[in-house]
Amino acid sequence: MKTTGGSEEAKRRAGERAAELVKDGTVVGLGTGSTAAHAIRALGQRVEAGLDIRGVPTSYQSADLAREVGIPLTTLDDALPDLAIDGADQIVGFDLIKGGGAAHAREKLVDSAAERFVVVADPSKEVEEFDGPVPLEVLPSARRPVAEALEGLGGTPELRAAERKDGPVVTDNGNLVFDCEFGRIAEPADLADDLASIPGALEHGLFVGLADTILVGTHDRVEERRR
Ligand SMILES: O=C(CO)[C@H](O)[C@H](O)COP(=O)(O)O
Repeated sequence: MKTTGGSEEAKRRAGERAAELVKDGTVVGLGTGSTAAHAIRALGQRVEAGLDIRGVPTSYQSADLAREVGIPLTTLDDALPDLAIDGADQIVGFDLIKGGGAAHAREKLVDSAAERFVVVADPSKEVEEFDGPVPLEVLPSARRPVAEALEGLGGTPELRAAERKDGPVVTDNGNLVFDCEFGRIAEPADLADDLASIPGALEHGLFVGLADTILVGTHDRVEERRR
């Protein structure tokens, strides 16, 4: 499984704490990445012990893991999540950059549809100001105009290359991914609006105003912030 660094122990603590928040008879958004995977495994153990939930996966990764640990799956067509649990690449306050696993389009759909969105992370994800690249899922035929639009916004887009395949990453939805450097992002909400208006850029990885709770695992505890 791809991991974006940080302490695995801290991620496990955060994931397990998030799994404790899930109530019987509810629908849970299942995020993507190594930290969300800890939550999914912990939920699997609770299901084995009798917890009745259904999961809405955000990727092949989370769907496969949920099946493996015995969590019944559903879709947004059938039910909206009571709670979604997902990781992040950078966190500023309650805003996030996501998409390190190229799953941010479905993650944003599921996380924003949830009644409550809980972010799980290790301390390396918390930063003063966003300075990481912003991932964008892009229609394959829109690669050039989207790159030009991103440059027009002052960004430096780079097509994400696949690690174990020649050529670019292709998302679960059959699209491409740009990672776009903007340097320090002082006004994420303004940039999010600009990115959302680019034709052919299907979804960007800035999650502004969506998270309700941030759980940051450390070496010996979990720090919780609620909005
Ligand atoms: O946004 C994501 C996938 O698209 C992940 O949630 C994000 O990359 C964090 O991953 P990890 O928990 O492995 O550090």
